[in-house]
Amino acid sequence: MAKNNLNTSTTTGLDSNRKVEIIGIIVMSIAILLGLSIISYNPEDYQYAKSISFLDLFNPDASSRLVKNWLGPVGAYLSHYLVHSLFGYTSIILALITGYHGWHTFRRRDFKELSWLTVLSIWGMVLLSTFIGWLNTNADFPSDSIWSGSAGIAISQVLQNITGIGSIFILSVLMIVTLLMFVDRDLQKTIDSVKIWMDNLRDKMEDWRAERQLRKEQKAKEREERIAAKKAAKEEQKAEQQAKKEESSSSDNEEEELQKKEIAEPQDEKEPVKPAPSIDELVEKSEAEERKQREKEQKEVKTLDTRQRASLEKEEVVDEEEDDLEVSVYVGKGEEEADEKDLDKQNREKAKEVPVIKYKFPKVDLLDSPPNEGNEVDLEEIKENKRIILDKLKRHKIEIVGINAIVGPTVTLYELEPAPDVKISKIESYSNDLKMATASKGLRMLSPIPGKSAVGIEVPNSTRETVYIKQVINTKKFVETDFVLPVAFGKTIENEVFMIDLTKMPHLLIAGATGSGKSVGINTIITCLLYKCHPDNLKFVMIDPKKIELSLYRNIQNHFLAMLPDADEPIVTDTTKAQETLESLCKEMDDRYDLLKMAMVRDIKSYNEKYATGELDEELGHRHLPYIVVIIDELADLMMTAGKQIEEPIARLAQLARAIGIHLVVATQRPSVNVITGTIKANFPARIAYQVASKVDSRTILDQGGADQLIGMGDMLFNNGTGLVRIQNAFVSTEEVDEINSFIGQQAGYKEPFHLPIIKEDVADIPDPLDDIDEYFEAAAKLVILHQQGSVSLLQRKLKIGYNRAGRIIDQLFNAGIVGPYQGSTARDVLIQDEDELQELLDNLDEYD
Ligand SMILES: Nc1ncnc2c1ncn2[C@@H]1O[C@H](COP(=O)(O)OP(=O)(O)OP(=O)(O)O)[C@@H](O)[C@H]1O
Repeated sequence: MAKNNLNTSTTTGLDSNRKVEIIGIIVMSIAILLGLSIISYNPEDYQYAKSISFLDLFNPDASSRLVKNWLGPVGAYLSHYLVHSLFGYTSIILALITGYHGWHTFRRRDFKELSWLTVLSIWGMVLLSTFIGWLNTNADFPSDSIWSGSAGIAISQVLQNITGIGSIFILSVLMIVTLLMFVDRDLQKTIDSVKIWMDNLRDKMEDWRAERQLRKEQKAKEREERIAAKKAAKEEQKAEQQAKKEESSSSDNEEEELQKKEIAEPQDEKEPVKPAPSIDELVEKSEAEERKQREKEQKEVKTLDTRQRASLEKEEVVDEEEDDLEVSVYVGKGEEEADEKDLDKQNREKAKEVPVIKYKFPKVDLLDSPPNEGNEVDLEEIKENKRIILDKLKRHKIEIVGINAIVGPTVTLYELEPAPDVKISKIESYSNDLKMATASKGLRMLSPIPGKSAVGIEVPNSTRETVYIKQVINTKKFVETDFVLPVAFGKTIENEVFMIDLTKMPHLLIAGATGSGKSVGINTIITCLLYKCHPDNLKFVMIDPKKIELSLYRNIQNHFLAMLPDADEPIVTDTTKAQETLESLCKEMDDRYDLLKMAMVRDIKSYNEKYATGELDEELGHRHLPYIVVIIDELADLMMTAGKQIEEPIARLAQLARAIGIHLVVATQRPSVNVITGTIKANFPARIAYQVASKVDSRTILDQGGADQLIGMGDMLFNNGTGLVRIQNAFVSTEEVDEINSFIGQQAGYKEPFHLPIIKEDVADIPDPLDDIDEYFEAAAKLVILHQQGSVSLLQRKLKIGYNRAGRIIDQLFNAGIVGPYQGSTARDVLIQDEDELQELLDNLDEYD
């Protein structure tokens, strides 16, 4: 068996990719010939071609010489049928579409897109030839029928016989519709694009006009100021001369004081040189940073809370009867939209900065635009809810002195200001009563609203607004962010885009009942990251025991996925493999900490910056470290089958992986204590809850109730220890995810997915050393003997292979006794002196086998 494996390097033959490329070239050649025969069509050629006998082929004076078609008699036949008998010169479309098929085959692209284009092109060809046929028979334009072909004329005549003069109207409409479908394929999109373009133009004009006006005003102001300054200067000159004498005496005193102060101030001490930090120090530091970050965020939340009102547009004060309380209705202004092309442009520049692979970021227009009609504020509904709430409370003798309504995409928040003597907890005890009275699915109480002496009641809107992913991605906030791993979940009740940096969380725990919107939420997270991160900087590990949710991402395996080298599937679906993958991630984490320690830096960002400047030696194993986001969709399935073996690596990663760029996103539909254990919970400060079945479930995930009152379909609560935020999750459809994946997947990408390290506990666990041996094994052995150096980077450079594969080969060389054991930052010893000794060793191994 070992022999077989060793011999694989010598086997030759075309691999399937080459075959596909050859087929592509052949199809493109056929298309070119077809095109040439159509372009050089000559009506007389067919007669000459028909009269050619077999012997004429050998006769230099035969009539075949009279054929003018560039492809000779074959071209004459082809072009006669295509141009004369079928669709005239429009048949050139056939050649073009054949050529495009060839190009697609050659580039190994997905054919799904093409089938639509093919049908549309053939339809366009028939339509165009019919249209020309109509013009030819009715207006003698063009004068020659070969522009439409006999088929085009025949179809146009049939149409005329049926619909008379209406036929030209029908043909014209069909032509316009087909053309629009060609250009955009979506009429609404075309109209929207034109509208956006017009709006932009108008905005720009207005900006320009306003700027010009401003400049004019500024100039006038400056002129006035200059005149005033001149006058003032003259007066000052006079005053100065008088004041000079007094100033000189007082300035002497000041100087003396200053000198005294300088003497009293301590001198700066020189900073001592710091030693290299240990792993514990690194972890401690990153935890301290995390604490600081959280405190900062806490402060931000408070300031945000005081700012909220200012950013809300006052919609209307609802008129009431005289003795009744007025309700002020507020609607958030919404986030400032970015220009459609801003993100694409920014991404094009970003892609150019990473020349390792040619990569195009997904374009914004792959995402669906929201329908034009905005969410109308239903004042009647607000008035009715206000009446019910106030009536109910009045009956329980609770006096309210002020009420505001803030209308969000899913719910409206009623802020109630109770009279000074009313206990807030008293209002909370009537929440069930209010829920029944308003007949709402879920009613959430905030008592009090954080930072305010008011009680909040969130009542679901009778018509909710879907927040489309484009509405969060195509905003200035998202486009201009400098977050490393930005995730814009959706919109808050104030209509603001809620965005976090995953590196700061640093992990996410998600729970929600089935159908509450978790999968859409996970797709939102991945989509945001795909729109902002280059595949060189980000890899996903996807663990999906349910087997369907993440399967769409298979397409982007050579760009964005990380997996075990021996895994059959890029998406992990099996519990044993999931466990191995998590352990391998722990090893990657340890390796990364070693690299950080060697490089004397504190985190992955500084490490990659140092690596980019060339300060870190690849010989010592240094490499660019991409961020790794581990997605686990359904933790319950894993915990039920593997329990502790899954919990331990998750907890270890969650505790330590922050500084080295590994972040976990773990979701479950069963937020029970045996799935979300104390250990897991303690290490996931950032948590998301979608709708759950009970208050107990809500407490398990959020440490408080509230998630049981959510209303599903992406209605969620976010908590990272700074208080709850209610968000309407942005909706990304499966079709959008599919399109983004196909867009990325059809690009060439890397040769293989990013490989995670193989875990080997000790040598005794290692299977047969020559089992599943790498095809470069022998070449690698010769290289290390020649250089007398067992280093991974040597193999990487000389064999042009990735880090993980080179590491695997070095392990195999160790197992075969060719190189010595791992020695940290120095290369392994080589135990074989020359090639003869190597050959002997390999022969022995074969015999042993
Ligand atoms: N943000 C959203 N906006 C609008 N509708 C949504 C949103 N999220 C989810 N939905 C709707 O809810 C349905 C269920 O969502 P999803 O599949 O994400 O639920 P889930 O929690 O993952 O369920 P399961 O655990 O059974 O897979 C979706 O098909 C969609 O129609």
